[in-house]
Amino acid sequence: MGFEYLTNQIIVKDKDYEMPFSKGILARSLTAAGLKPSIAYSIAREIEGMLKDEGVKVISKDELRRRVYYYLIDKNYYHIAEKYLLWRRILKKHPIIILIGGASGVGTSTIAFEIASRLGIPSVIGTDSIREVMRRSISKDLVPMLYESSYTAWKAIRTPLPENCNIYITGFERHIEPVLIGVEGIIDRSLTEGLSVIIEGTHLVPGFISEKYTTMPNIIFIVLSLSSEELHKKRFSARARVSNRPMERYLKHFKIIRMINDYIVEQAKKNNVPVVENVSISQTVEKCLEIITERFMNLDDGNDDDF
Ligand SMILES: Nc1ncnc2c1ncn2[C@@H]1O[C@H](COP(=O)(O)OP(=O)(O)OP(=O)(O)O)[C@@H](O)[C@H]1O
Ligand SMILES: O=C(O)[C@@H](CO)OP(=O)(O)O
Repeated sequence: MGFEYLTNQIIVKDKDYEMPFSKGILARSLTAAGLKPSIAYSIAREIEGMLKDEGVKVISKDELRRRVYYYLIDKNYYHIAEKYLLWRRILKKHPIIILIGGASGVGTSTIAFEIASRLGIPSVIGTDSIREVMRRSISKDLVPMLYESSYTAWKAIRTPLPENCNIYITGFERHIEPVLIGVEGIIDRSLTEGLSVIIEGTHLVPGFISEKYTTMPNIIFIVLSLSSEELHKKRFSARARVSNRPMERYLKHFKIIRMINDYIVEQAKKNNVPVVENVSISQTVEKCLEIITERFMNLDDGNDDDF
């Protein structure tokens, strides 16, 4: 006995599962195609109403996609309709791995979760968590920088450095290297399982991740940055209100965090990684989705004629 006997909601059937029609899920795939959330939700509501008026009880996922596509065409959302289909085709065929780098407090985790929600990517992994795992497998004597934060790693350097090198950035580089071994392990696992994932955090620095990954068409790297020091400081106080990450610690090391921000941006430019200024969450997410869609347009062979 299917769901339809348990609920008066429309049932959406796929090959190996069925679920009640959700306006939220449909709205999310419409926002991934570039619609504003409010418009996406009202279209999802209209489509649900249309299906109910027709007395539809059960609809296949492919038929629903087809209906949504032609609804968008009827409303002259031609570009959105094409992007809507593009995402359906791509997400069905390729694991998408999105790397979101940026200095501490710039907003990588906030933006990563927003993008994951828009694209329906189930997994977001922070490099801070990967760092914790690496700390369990690499001793403090071996890599003392790993047991520091990105902005205090310089304190653990024990060897003399060349005259002109920046000790803060050298400490940061030595801090991220062991974490990136864990990051590459997560990427390999996601590729093997064929599962999309977003990895975010300050340890993702362009030029430090093996080319084997950064040249893969379904792996995309974006760096977030924040030019305004005032705004950056405010991010730490905003976060301190909802988490137990004390803002004092970040403000105390703020100059080094800013140096790291500038260094990551510089590395991004050297390695042709797009840099997105993260001032407004919605604009940042739109910009990131644009970059990601643009990139995956090339991935789409387009000859998949089913919906
Ligand atoms: N565009 C934005 N506008 C306003 N607030 C933002 C924006 N992006 C992030 N924030 C807020 O700034 C604070 C820091 O963001 P977040 O925790 O995502 O930073 P982060 O880069 O992941 O930092 P860390 O690497 O230290 O974990 C959070 O309170 C978040 O809600
Ligand atoms: O090391 C860092 O820059 C931050 C964010 O990754 O982590 P924490 O401040 O918690 O050590």
